[in-house]
Parts: sequence; C-alpha cells; structure tokens
Amino acid sequence: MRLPVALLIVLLTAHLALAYACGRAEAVPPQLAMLLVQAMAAWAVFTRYRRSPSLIRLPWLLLAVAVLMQMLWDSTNVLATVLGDTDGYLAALATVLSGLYVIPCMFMSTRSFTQHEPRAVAVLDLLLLCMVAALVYHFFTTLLSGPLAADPASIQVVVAQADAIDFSLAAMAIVRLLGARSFRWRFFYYTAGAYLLVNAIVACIYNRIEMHGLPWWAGSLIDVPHTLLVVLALRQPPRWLRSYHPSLAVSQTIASFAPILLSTMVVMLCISTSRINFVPSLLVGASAVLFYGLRVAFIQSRQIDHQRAIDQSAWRLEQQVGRDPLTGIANRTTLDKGLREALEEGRRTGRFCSLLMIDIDYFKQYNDSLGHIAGDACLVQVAGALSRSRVRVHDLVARYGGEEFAIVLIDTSREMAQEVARRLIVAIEQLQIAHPACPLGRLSISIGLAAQAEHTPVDPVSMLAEADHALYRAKRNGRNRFEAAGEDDPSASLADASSA
Ligand SMILES: Nc1nc2c(ncn2[C@@H]2O[C@H](COP(=O)(O)OP(=O)(O)OP(=O)(O)O)[C@@H](O)[C@H]2O)c(=O)[nH]1
Repeated sequence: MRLPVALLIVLLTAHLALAYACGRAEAVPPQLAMLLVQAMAAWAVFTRYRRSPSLIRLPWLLLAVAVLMQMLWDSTNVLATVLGDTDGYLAALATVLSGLYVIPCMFMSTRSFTQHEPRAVAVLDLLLLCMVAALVYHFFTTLLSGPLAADPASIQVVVAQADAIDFSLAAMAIVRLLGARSFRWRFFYYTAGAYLLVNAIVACIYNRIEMHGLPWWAGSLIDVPHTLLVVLALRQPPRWLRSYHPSLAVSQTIASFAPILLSTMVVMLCISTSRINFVPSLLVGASAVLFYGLRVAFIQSRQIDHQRAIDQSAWRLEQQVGRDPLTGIANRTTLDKGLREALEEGRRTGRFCSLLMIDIDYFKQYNDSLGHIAGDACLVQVAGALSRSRVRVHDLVARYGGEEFAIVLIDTSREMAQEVARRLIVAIEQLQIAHPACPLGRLSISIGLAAQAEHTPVDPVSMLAEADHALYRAKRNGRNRFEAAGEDDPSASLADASSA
C-alpha cells in the first residue's frame, strides 16, 4: 500500500508542477501525468478483481473497464492535441468513448448478478445500453457540430445532460450499496458509488469552469476521483461497512427495483434528447419500455419453471415421508392419518370402514433359518400380494411395523371384511414361499379384524387395539386364520381360511 501511495503523491505533484510550468491545463505533459493516475486507478480496481471470488469478479471488471474507457477518452484528447487534429476525427472518437463509458457503469449498477437470471435478460440489458450509447453519441455530435455548435445554449445542454447521467450513475450505485446483504457486494458498491459520486461532482465543476476558460490547475481536479479509487480499492474497507446489514425486505426491494431504474433513466434521457434527435430518442425510449416488459416475462417464466420443480420435489418428499422405505407401501404415519379419515367419513356418512391387522407367522424362525436379506425380500413379496388383493383403490395398505401390516377397508362391513381376510390368507398361501421352520412348510399369515360401529371412537388407537386383540386370538388359536373383534365365543370364531 505504501509504494502505490508514494507513487500517487509523486504523480499528483508532477501533474500540478507540469501544469504550472506549461501554464495550461490542456498541455500534453500535465495530461500525461493525469493519464498515469487513471492507469493506477484501473490497476487498483483490476487487483481487486483478481482477489475477489468468482461471483463478484464481473462488477469489479466492469468498473476497471469504465476507468479504462475514461483513460482512452482522455488519451484521444491528448492525441488530438499532439497531432493537431484538424478534421475533428479524434474529437468525434473522444465523444464516442464518453458515451461508451456510461455502459459498464450502468451495467454494474443495475444488474442483479444472480446466477438464476436468464441469459436473455443480460443480452437485453446489454442491447439497451448499446442503444443508449449510440443515442448519447448521436445527441452530442448533433449538438456540437453544425449550426447548433455556435450556440452557447447547446454546450449548456450537453453539460447538464452529462451531469444528469453522472449523478444518476452515482445514485444507482449508492442505492445498491444500501441494499447489498453480503459484505463483499457492499464493499464493491461503496467503492463504485464513492468514485462515481466524486467523479460526478468533479465533472460538474470542471465543465462549468471550462465554459469560462480553464485555469492551469483545473486538470488536477480530474485526478481526484481516480486518486480516491486507488485508495478505496487498495485500503482495508471501513468498519461500518461490515456492521451495516440491510433487512431482507429492503435488499429484495432494491434488487428488484434496480432494472426499473435502468429503464426509467433511459426513458428520461430519451425525453431530454428528443428535442434534438426525435426519431432515435423515440426508438430507444420505446425499446427501454419493451425490453423491460420482455425482461419481466423472461424472469416470470423462469420462476414458473422453478416453482414447478419445487412443487414436484415437495410432492416426492411427501410421498417418501409417508412411505415405508423397504416395501414402498404406506407407513405407520400414513396409516394413522388414513384410518382417522376413514373413521370420520364412516361416522358422517354411515358407510363404516373395517380394519385388518396382519402378521406373518413364525417370521422370527424364517429370519433365523434363511437370513435377514431373505426376510426383507419376503416382506416385499407379502406387501405386494396384500396390495394386489385389496378391494378398492382407496383402501389403504400399510406396514404397521416389523412383520405386521394393516389394511383400512373403506365403506366395508364386517361380513365383507371377513371375505377379504379369507382372500388375503389364500393369496399369501398362493405365493408358495417356502418356510422350513413352519409346520405348514410355507409362509402363512394371521389376521385380526375390527369393524367400525356407531359407538366406535374416531381416534384410531381404539380400533387398532381391537384389531390387535383379535390378531392375538388368531395367533393363539393356531395361526393361518383370522379372528374378528367382538367375537370371543369360540363357536363364533371364524373357520380356518384354508378350509373356507
Ligand atoms: N428381515 C426382517 N425382519 C424383520 C423386520 N422387522 C422385524 N423383523 C423380524 O420379525 C421377527 C418377528 O418375530 P416375532 O415378533 O417373535 O414374531 P414371529 O416369529 O412372526 O411369531 P408369531 O408372530 O407369533 O408367529 C423378528 O425376528 C424381527 O427381527 C424387517 O424389516 N426385516
């Protein structure tokens, strides 16, 4: 930091001394010193660019390009003086560069720089800014050539126009500083905003002094914003910049407002240039409005796509949360919810539901003799067979836990549920899953049945307890069978399903 500051002091002193010695601000030697100060500013910004993480590199690069364009603009003026540019080509080129300098500044102050922004939006902004640069050039050249050039009022219009542009650029950067939530972005807008503001003030003073003839020291004014830029870009950022945190609402409002600033600024510019260049101003102004509309349309369509993707993943997540990961059927949470809804529906409509609790017989022995992997595969097979054997699509087949399953049969009477239970026992038999440790030699299930009645509570716990109790009886009574709750009388006990 010490070396650049020392160099800067040498250059600033040299500028003043050379201007004093030459007696003119526009003399070539002092202007060369000024160009070196600008080169230092571009180098300082470029150093920041190289040190920044990739997401924030582009704005620093744009700021460096803006300084380089100013440098190019001043170099063209120096060259015109050295060559004694009689045809005014170099002066015209300087005017073009003064217009182009606006582009990177506007771009860095109005872009959102988010990765989600569609590429088409960046292209539209760039296109609009190129049109603005062309308009500014056209406007300046019309005013400064031909009959209007002799009129002092023309010069005043150009100066006022330039001031309006410079102060708007500074204002845009400062507004972005107030809305930046990340410290790195705040630091960028702080540096850019301070530079653009001082640049606008200096240009405003310089242009007004120039109208009455420049004193020898006036050129040093142009060094001020560039000196500031070197100091700000190389120095440690001030502390308040770290502690300032805009709220999310403020930050979002400013970020979404930035593109409107660009269009508004272009339309205002077009209104003021339309007095001299009516058709080009009208074209650029209309494009600003049209491009803003297109930008909103592009962003909205991208947001609809994002929303759709979010909805899909939320739906997938919901499915996963309510599913048993091994068998893919509903899990205990979904069962509780589905059973409660079925009970409420039954109570409201009088179309009662039934519940089957299903348990695989001797499953511990199955695991012990064939291993847990085979046990898992067996659970998947049983779950598939139960799902295929349900009566209605709305019937809920769930894994209750371990080797226990449950089925909620909507609008199903006790008699119909008994019929379903019988069918399920047969369906598992038909799977013909060998079970060496089972007396039957193949896998079987036992079922406990509970049917909803007028008095059944809507809370699923009591119905689950009833069905579980019936299941316990089915196990006790020999397995491979079903029992219905409330039929404790052995004569009412339902027959072995295989004999049904
Ligand atoms: N492979 C596998 N086994 C499981 C899983 N969940 C529970 N089990 C096993 O299931 C067996 C259940 O055993 P028990 O509760 O004694 O019941 P059972 O052997 O079927 O006897 P009964 O129900 O009386 O016929 C235990 O050995 C558990 O380890 C699972 O996800 N995968």
